[in-house]
Amino acid sequence: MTLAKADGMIEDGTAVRLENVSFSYGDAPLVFDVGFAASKITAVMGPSGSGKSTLLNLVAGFEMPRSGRVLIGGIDVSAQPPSARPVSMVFQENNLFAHLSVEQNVGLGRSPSLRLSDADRVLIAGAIERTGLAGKEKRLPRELSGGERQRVALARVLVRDRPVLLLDEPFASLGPALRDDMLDLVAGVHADRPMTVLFVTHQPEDARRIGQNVVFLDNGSVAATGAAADFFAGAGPEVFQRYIGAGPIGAGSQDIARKRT
Ligand SMILES: Nc1ncnc2c1ncn2[C@@H]1O[C@H](COP(=O)(O)OP(=O)(O)OP(=O)(O)O)[C@@H](O)[C@H]1O
Repeated sequence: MTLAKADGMIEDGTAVRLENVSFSYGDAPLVFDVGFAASKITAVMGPSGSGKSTLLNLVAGFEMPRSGRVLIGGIDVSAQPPSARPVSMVFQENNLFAHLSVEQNVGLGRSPSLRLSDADRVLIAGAIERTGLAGKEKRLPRELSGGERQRVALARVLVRDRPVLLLDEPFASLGPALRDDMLDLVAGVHADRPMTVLFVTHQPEDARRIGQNVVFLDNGSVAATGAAADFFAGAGPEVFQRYIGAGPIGAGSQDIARKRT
């Protein structure tokens, strides 16, 4: 089922660009100069501490660049607070309010005060059905499985209807079979509504399953970008092959841009 679009919402995905964005928590600076194609799912990969969550937080506005610009759909959002940015984010856990029911948690995507119109309620019911939660509307988060809680977070993304979706290892704590179900749900939702998705994962098979592009980070900057098919066909850069345990490889693909920063 395709959910009805709310008035005034952006129909298509929107490109995301970090233009020479520098950021630092302390000593070591992180510098990102990279684009994410509109309406595609890009897997953001890299070793622990390479800067994946920081990159997403810069796009969401939870962190502010020291220099450089964050552009969404060509518009400089660097000075905008998170609530003003056309972005939704799903974390590994703690996405839900513990004292609110499934339908209320989803409803927050329409109205932070839960003042909901009849049209909102129709959208919320549609999102709950689309994410396989029909019949569980009145449950509290503690009465759901880990996978169901992440489905609620995805349903809220659907009713928020922002063109950019940031997924920070959302299924990392789920078992492999359940993770595959959730990835298929993300892919299905994306087929209905092609948001620009930045998907942080440590799992190569997850990136391969739904990723169209890959952005690979190493040590606080972008080490390589390209089509997922090239990365997983063995044509990815050596640093990526080493990361996924595939060993050294020969000449790289023309389509993969190596960054020297
Ligand atoms: N709040 C913070 N205060 C200080 N340093 C931080 C903070 N958050 C992250 N860092 C540091 O910034 C760097 C990048 O961290 P980040 O969380 O973005 O990496 P990551 O690639 O998402 O790692 P992981 O895969 O382990 O989640 C790391 O060196 C980390 O220790």
